[in-house]
Amino acid sequence: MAIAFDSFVLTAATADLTDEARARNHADAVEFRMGLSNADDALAALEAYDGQLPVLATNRAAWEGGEWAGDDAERLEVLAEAARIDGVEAIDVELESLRSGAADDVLETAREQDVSVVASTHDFEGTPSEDAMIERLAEACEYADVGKLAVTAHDRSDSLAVLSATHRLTQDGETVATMAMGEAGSHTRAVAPLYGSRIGYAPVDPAEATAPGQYDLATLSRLVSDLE
Ligand SMILES: O=C1C[C@@](O)(C(=O)O)C[C@@H](O)[C@@H]1O
Repeated sequence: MAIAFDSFVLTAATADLTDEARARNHADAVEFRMGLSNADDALAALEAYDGQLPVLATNRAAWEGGEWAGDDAERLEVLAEAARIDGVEAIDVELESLRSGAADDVLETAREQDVSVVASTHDFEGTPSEDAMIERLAEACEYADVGKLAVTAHDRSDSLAVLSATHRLTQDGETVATMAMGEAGSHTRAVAPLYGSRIGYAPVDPAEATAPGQYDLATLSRLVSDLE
């Protein structure tokens, strides 16, 4: 089964799948950050998973701000293994890995297993121009079911540019997920769904945030439903 992403998917981001029980009431899916444990433990946790929420598996490379500092081919093989496990209904693949062809096998496995693919890209320094963001997201959408971009906002104009890029792509019929990291961008996490963003990430426990500026799950759930 694949997560459809045809409407907003509130995703509890965690390195511990047992969080699902606490996330269930608020979230639509769980993002399992595999790289936070070792690969064998992460795959074993997925095999043992018997929660209700579908899993989006992410094995983020260190070069994209993640935890996996080892061999990149191995990282993608582990992700392909994850895509074969029941309960995993989406995987996150870095746009750079899709671009270079390194993720071709993972992509093929995802298609065979009917698992959705989120092509993701981050900017940990700042917010590119609106046109540059649109270009990057449109490229991500060519490879995957969802094109995702997380940038770093330093001020309100950055946040506005992210929302505008989201709106324009959504109007064009693309499926995107966007958010601005950092304090100046926090509100985009609540507002971006109104402009078409299909994924929001939040930790169950505020102390376990997977990115700067995230709201905790209960808060984001409340904000999104109050605004819709
Ligand atoms: O790529 C993303 C987006 C994110 O960085 C965020 O800003 O919410 C959180 C990560 O867990 C996820 O993999």
